Amino acid sequence: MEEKVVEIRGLMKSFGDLDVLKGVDLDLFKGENLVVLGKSGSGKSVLIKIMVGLLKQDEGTMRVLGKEVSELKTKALNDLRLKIGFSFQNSALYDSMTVRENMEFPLVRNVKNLTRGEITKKIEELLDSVGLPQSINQMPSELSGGQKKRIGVARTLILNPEIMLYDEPTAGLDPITCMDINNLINQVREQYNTSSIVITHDLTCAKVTGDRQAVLLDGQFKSVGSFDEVFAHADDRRVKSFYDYNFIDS
Ligand SMILES: Nc1ncnc2c1ncn2[C@@H]1O[C@H](COP(=O)(O)OP(=O)(O)OP(=O)(O)O)[C@@H](O)[C@H]1O
Repeated sequence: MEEKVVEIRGLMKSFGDLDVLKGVDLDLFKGENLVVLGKSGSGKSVLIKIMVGLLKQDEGTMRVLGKEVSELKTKALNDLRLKIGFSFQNSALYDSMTVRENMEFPLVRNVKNLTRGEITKKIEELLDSVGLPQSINQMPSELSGGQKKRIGVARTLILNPEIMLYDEPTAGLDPITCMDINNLINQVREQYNTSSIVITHDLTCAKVTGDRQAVLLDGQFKSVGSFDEVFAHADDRRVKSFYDYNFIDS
């Protein structure tokens, strides 16, 4: 049987009267890219926050790399978080630091006993693999949006995460740069053997990167499968509207 790196069962989360997650079931298999789609406010971020222990579910289970997240104590939770690479929407580089310093930051903070030479080698390797070896001494302000995203991904990879979370990786980029980032997401999986969740509103990104698509509707994943399974024969009007109207539906 395929190994599951994330196993979510019957997950529920409400804020006061607002029921956001109403019995979520979802698996992330080792080595797969799973795309999560859902309109604004559907609960995608809440789900990710429960996955990394920033929020606790009301009911149900969230097992990540074999551990129930809500039961982990601080040290175990920190260890788990180091295995999850989070690539933020706005790439989250520190503007006052060079690319090298930005990349060193997570390493110096989390991995002791590395020599300067080892740190430099690792940074160079990763910049090479995201296609930006020449940018090591540049400031973020000198980089394009697409380049910043690439550096953000490289920085996330520096701690060898087992799971990558991409939050709207192509938001705000032109179509060609979007394709570049989509290809990078696929390349990262091949090269670093990661399992990934890609949260996106961009259906091209969903199609190109996703082995499976999962659509969050009314607090549950009602539609999970390949792109064609989910969209070509979508019976649910709301799933179909994602495709037809690019999410402009209420
Ligand atoms: N800490 C909180 N307290 C109260 N309500 C919250 C909290 N966190 C999220 N919510 C609510 O839960 C709902 C889901 O929010 P969430 O951020 O998960 O949406 P999303 O699907 O990620 O949206 P987007 O695509 O816009 O990022 C929203 O109605 C939001 O207001």
